[in-house]
Amino acid sequence: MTSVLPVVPTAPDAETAELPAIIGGSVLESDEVSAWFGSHKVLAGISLKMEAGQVTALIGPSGCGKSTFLRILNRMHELVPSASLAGRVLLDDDDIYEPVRRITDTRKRIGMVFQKPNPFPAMSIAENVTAGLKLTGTRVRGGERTALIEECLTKAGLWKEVKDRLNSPGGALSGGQQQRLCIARSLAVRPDVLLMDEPCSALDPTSTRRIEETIHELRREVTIVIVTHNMQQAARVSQTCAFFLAEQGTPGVIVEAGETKKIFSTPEDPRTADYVEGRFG
Ligand SMILES: Nc1ncnc2c1ncn2[C@@H]1O[C@H](COP(=O)(O)OP(=O)(O)OP(=O)(O)O)[C@@H](O)[C@H]1O
Repeated sequence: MTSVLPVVPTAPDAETAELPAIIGGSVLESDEVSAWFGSHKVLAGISLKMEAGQVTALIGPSGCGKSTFLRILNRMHELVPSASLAGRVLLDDDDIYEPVRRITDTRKRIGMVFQKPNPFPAMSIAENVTAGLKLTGTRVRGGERTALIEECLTKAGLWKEVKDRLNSPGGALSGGQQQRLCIARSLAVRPDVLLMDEPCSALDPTSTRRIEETIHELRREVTIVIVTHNMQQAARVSQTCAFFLAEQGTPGVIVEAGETKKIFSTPEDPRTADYVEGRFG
């Protein structure tokens, strides 16, 4: 197969742009993960290694279980009363589902950014950044708090736009700015992994481009896993890509995972080629 998806270059090239040499983040690995809602099995045997210093994109048609998988990765799946799962999720080799692990510790280490920006609208921009710290019981005061707010807003690519109005409500920002504020809020607890569930689907192209740049800048310090329906976005921002598929009422599986360049140029499975070339889904 020798198909090449036309890629519109907006974010810097994921492979070649200059990045800091030090790699942070953690390795996140799912081992034979299956998931159910009641008796409905929606994922079967998902094994995937999400490397530190990389962006891993989860792609696939609607309903194949990408969001469910993402929610399993930070223990949000178990919040649904009918939900159950099997398998292991390892964060730097420790199973986040072991009974001794506290859910708040997992959430602190594995942050999530959602499809729709969800800042606290009445809270100030500054308060939004530090809002997650309360949940994790972390205290920062005075100069340390000020420095943290600037650091996280800078990393999220929002500092310059909001530095003169940190006390304005978060709800007064544009959609794209709100999403970057949510990224800053996630970064404030210093996560090892950031999960992003279609973070640009509610945004215009300019805001999308800005978020993609932010993802690119963050990937050396936090492991990023992103669900996207946008093939060009997956090709632009990720180094690894996993193609999920649920065929004819069967649970979602990973058809193929590997280097993004290969998935988009010479995939092993014809179903992957059909999907990345837009022939279905
Ligand atoms: N809370 C829930 N209760 C019952 N079934 C659910 C629930 N959430 C998802 N499902 C089912 O699980 C399957 C996988 O859904 P999921 O949202 O993970 O897929 P997806 O690939 O992320 O889809 P999309 O791309 O449309 O967001 C679907 O059959 C869906 O109907």
